[in-house]
Amino acid sequence: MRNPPVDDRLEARIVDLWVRVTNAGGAVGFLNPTSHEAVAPLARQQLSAVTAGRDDLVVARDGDEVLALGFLATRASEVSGHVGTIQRLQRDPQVRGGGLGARVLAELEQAGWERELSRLTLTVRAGTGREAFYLAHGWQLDARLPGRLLDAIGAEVDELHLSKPRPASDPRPSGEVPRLVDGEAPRASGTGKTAAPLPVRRLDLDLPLPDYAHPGDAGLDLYAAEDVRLSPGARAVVGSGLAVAIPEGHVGLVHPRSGLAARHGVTLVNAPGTIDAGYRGEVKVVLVNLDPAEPVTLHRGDRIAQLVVQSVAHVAPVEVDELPEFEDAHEQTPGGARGAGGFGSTGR
Ligand SMILES: O=c1ccn([C@H]2C[C@H](O)[C@@H](COP(=O)(O)OP(=O)(O)OP(=O)(O)O)O2)c(=O)[nH]1
Repeated sequence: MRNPPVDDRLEARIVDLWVRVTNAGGAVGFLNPTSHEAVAPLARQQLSAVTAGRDDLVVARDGDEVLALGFLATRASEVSGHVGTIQRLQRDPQVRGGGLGARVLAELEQAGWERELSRLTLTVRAGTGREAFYLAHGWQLDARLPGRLLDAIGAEVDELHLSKPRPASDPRPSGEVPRLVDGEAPRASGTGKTAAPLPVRRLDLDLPLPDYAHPGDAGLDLYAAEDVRLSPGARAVVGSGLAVAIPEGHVGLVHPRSGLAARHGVTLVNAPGTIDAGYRGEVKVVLVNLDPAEPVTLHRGDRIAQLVVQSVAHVAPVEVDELPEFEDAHEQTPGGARGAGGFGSTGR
């Protein structure tokens, strides 16, 4: 979520993550080992710039806990005000995979483009391999400054400077339906391949655009636009904060997330929900808690379902007296055609 209200609780969670990331070997401004006392003043300073509206903060949370975060710092300068700097991008060392860091980065970039910045920069400590992550997300290496930083044992290490220019087809200012630049094919982020455009309106500008968590994933993650508490057996219709225009000849299918199902017994009443090509209202997710004993609380910004877009065949029903025989193209069906057999006719 972008720029959540800053209070003592959030600050404490942020400092806590920052200390854990540093002490696990992360390079986010402090030497390993560090302490809450060392990190807290800098965290407070960065958060006050967010509260003042000068900088942006993006956090990924699980309930109250902060799992990943990053800042976008801006400058009030006539000559360098067009450049923003991404700082302190960090992810809980215990949370592997899931593309959390990539999502926080994408949201920070989006914040920069919405501020009409024309270039974003960041620095990384050489030797950590972190630059590979940014290069894979469209950043370029501008410079390597020798000996600018100290590592955990006090030895000088190089500092790498990376930047990303504002893309020609970046997200439009808030509220506008994205329009494709002529001749340019959109890319599904993370896949590196061109993908069919899916026009999306964010009805809730604090929620990220839906994205694939990994290259090759079938479903775009959908986020909850509101908090919801589900008692055992209870259901709720939860907004996703999105409206989409599914291309003609296709359908959007809202599928459950297996993680929520396995961990909490939360699935969809109508799995998969059908989003028709002509539907322009908010995509809603009909959640149900199938756990017999435990209630579950989901928060705004949590991923609650996934949208799979598939092509559909449209057929013209033609009334007949007799249905034609099934013709097995391969003539290999053991036991003949199915006929009227169903509902377990082949055994258990
Ligand atoms: O999980 C879902 C299912 C549906 N819809 C929206 C999109 C869909 O195009 C519309 C209608 O859904 P569906 O055809 O499944 O509902 P219905 O009960 O047949 O309602 P209607 O009479 O409006 O078609 O509601 C959702 O947002 N989420």
